[in-house]
Amino acid sequence: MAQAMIDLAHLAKKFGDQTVLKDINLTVNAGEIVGLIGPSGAGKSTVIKVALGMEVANGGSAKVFDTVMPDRKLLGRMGYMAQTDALYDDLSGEENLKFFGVMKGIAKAKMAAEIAHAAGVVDLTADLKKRVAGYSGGMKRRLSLAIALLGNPELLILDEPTVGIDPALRRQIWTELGKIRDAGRAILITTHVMDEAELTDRVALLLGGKVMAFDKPAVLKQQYGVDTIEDVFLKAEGVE
Ligand SMILES: Nc1ncnc2c1ncn2[C@@H]1O[C@H](COP(=O)(O)OP(=O)(O)OP(=O)(O)O)[C@@H](O)[C@H]1O
Repeated sequence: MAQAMIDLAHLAKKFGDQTVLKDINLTVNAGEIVGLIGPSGAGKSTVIKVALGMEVANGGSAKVFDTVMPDRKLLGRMGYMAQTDALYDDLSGEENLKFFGVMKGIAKAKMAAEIAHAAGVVDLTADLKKRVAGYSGGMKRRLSLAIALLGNPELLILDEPTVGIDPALRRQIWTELGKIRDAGRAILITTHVMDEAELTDRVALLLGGKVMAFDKPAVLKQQYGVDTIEDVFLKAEGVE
């Protein structure tokens, strides 16, 4: 049996009167990339925040590494990239990486190599000495992703990591995500880019507070009788 890094069962979440998640069942196993797609406002970020223990569920259970969340001790084993960048504008890119590297407990002797690798993946090596205040939106996304990659976490949770990133670099990032998967680590990723959903091992379609469909992209396309994940999405939404 594959080892479940994330196991969400019958998860429910309300904000006031608004029920955002009704019954979410989702697993992410070691050695796989799981994509989470759904219309804007469907609750993708909420699923992630409940999994991380940043929001408390109203029902069901969220386990990460077989442990009920929230559990702060586990955070060091995960790399999280939020939808909004949480960076220190007055520091340089390198100083931000160093700060978060120390927070993650990366040993001093390994720090420079870790920073160099993460910066290389997101093509920020030449800009590391610049203050983040002068970064473009895409550069900030790239720096946030580099921070999530620091320390080779067993589990990466990435909320729209490639927004504002151009196609060549996006491809480079996906190559790196593939390597991480092949090394037996796990990735949960949300995206609006349907081409990216095609690159995942399994894709979950979030609609009406539930996971409407969850399978390999090829299987979903066959089930819905369409050629692309975009068409699966449109058909499930009832647009077609
Ligand atoms: N802290 C909060 N308080 C109140 N409502 C919230 C809160 N967080 C999210 N919501 C609401 O929950 C719903 C789902 O939001 P969420 O950000 O999870 O959606 P999403 O699928 O990630 O959207 P997008 O693709 O646009 O990022 C939205 O209607 C949003 O307004």
